[in-house]
Amino acid sequence: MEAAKVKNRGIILMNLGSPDSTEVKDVARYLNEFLMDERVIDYPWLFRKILINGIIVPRRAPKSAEAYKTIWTKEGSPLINITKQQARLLEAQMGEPVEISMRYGSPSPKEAFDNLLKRNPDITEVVAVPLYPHYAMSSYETAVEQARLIYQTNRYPFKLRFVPAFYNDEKYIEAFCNSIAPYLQQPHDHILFSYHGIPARHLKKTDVTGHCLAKNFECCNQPSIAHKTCYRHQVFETTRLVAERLNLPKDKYSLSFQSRLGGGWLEPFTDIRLQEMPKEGIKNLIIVSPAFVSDCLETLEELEERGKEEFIGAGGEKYQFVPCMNTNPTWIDAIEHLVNKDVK
Ligand SMILES: C=CC1=C(C)c2cc3[nH]c(cc4nc(cc5[nH]c(cc1n2)c(C)c5CCC(=O)O)C(CCC(=O)O)=C4C)c(C)c3C=C
Ligand SMILES: [Fe+2]
Ligand SMILES: [Fe+2]
Repeated sequence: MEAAKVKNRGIILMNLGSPDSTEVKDVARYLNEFLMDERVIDYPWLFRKILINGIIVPRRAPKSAEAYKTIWTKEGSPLINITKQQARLLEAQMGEPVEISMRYGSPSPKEAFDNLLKRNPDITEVVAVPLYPHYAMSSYETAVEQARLIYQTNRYPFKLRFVPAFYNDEKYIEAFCNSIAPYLQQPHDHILFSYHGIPARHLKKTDVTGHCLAKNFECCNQPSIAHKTCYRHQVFETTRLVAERLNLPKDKYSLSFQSRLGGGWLEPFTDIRLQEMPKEGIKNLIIVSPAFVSDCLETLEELEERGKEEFIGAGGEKYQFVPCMNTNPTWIDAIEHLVNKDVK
């Protein structure tokens, strides 16, 4: 049954953001804003500034710009355009105003709040949906804290509510399973669930029990209040729920972490596993990425393009990349469900 339209409510779809263009200067500005975020690179400010401005950005910006060129469309960044399309579809479906905001670059949360107010000056509640299924301080937390600060500083006249990380939500799992199921009809040896990596020490920082790393990740597999903010537990849980729903045999799938930047990140690493798998007899691989709900640089360039080269280069024969849920109708239904969840 469709939920009734809520009067005077606005919705914001929040995502990470992309550079304004693929020019090195725009990519450098974006990387600078991104990596100077203390929830992303969590070193003391001065050390971070020297490292980011002096070493990482000058070296990375030209390479990143080349990578962005391979995925850029005439409308610009795939991540931003897909988020816009999701917003349009959700708005048409729910009959409530939907805006988008990005953590880095534009549009900012302030632009999204202002646009909602312009469209309806009587707005009383805004529901913000961080489009991250899993809680990490470098994704969900930084997006929410930035938007909350902007909301408080500007004293907006409406209530603001954030949708929690939805890694185990039944509609998200259903939508994700629907999006990958057709690909699983093809013959395959194995399915790799590739999640964006994070530094392991970030788990410690978001762990309310203080036990996570000290006990060798024990909390991830045992009932714990730490799960609410434990990225590692949450990605295991998404994988388990998807495998259960699709009846995947235990030896037919595994999990890995991609996009590492520096040492001490969660393992196993996707790029290393892609090179090892053919030697273990896995020649025909399907790769899925449940941490991303919209295709972006990390899926289109890193998994679809580079991942294929790594796997085939190491002796693999067939590599099937599965696109993100993007504008799939069951995913739009799932966003509607997340917005209305817990609304009495
Ligand atoms: C899925 C959630 C994400 C987490 C967690 C995350 C952590 C994280 N990322 C970096 C560094 C980079 N990430 C980059 C791109 C990027 N990251 C995410 C999502 C998460 N990141 C997305 C959706 C994207 C794609 C953006 C796009 O425009 O398409 C980049 C930029 C590109 C590059 O140079 O590789 C960097 C840098 C760190 C350091 C980190 C955790 C500490
Ligand atoms: Fe990232
Ligand atoms: Fe954990």
